[in-house]
Amino acid sequence: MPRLILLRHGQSVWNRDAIFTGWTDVDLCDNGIDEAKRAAALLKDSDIKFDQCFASYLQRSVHTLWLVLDALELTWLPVRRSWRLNERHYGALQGRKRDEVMEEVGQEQLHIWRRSYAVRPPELAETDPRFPGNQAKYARVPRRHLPLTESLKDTVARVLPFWQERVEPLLMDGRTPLISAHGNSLRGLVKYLDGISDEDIPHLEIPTGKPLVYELDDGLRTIRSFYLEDGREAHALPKAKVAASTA
Ligand SMILES: O=C(O)[C@H](O)COP(=O)(O)O
Repeated sequence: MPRLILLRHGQSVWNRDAIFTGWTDVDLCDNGIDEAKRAAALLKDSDIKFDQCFASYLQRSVHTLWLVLDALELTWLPVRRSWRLNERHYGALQGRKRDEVMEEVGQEQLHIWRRSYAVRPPELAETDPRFPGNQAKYARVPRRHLPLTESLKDTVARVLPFWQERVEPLLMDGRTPLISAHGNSLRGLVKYLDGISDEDIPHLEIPTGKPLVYELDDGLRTIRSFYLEDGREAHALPKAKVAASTA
């Protein structure tokens, strides 16, 4: 049976400080390092043996993966990186404190920017250093793909080609990938894998540092998905908890 593991990076310094991050390349905080090590311990105890790894271009995803591979003595495994796994681009909100933005625009608008499916946060100017087109790391990515801002819908549209071109063939070949990525790029993938509607997706949160396992049928449709830690399904988080989430 095809299986895969999704892992949101451990808590970053800006997750901790409630600052909009997106494609800003912020590293893990101490708690995030501990979360990655706990994720590694859960993977070590599990019977699911992954044999191919993916990360985004952002160091919080790469470092989480390295901590896992190190703890499992699997540093020899191939790791492929894709900008398509990057966090949703948060446009002009990147680098701004969440509570300051809330004071300016109110809780409702903040929630729309954070969790609506199709609404984009305000976009950057192309001259802004936060635009990935001005950063060396994205020099080989065609400029038309580089965002000035993104909705979750935009994020899904750029994550799915990665899934179809790079992950599905591996799964069909009997491999078990681990994908280390981000809250919103993984929400997009889970939306696709679990067939979650545009109306329900705002209620889904993916916690930092918790391995999420998918078991698929031969047509790569989801049979079940669960967190290794407690067996909870990916989309079973109570709504009250979602509203209170600050990660
Ligand atoms: O990019 C960010 O700021 C975080 O990774 C996710 O933020 P969110 O929970 O506001 O989508």
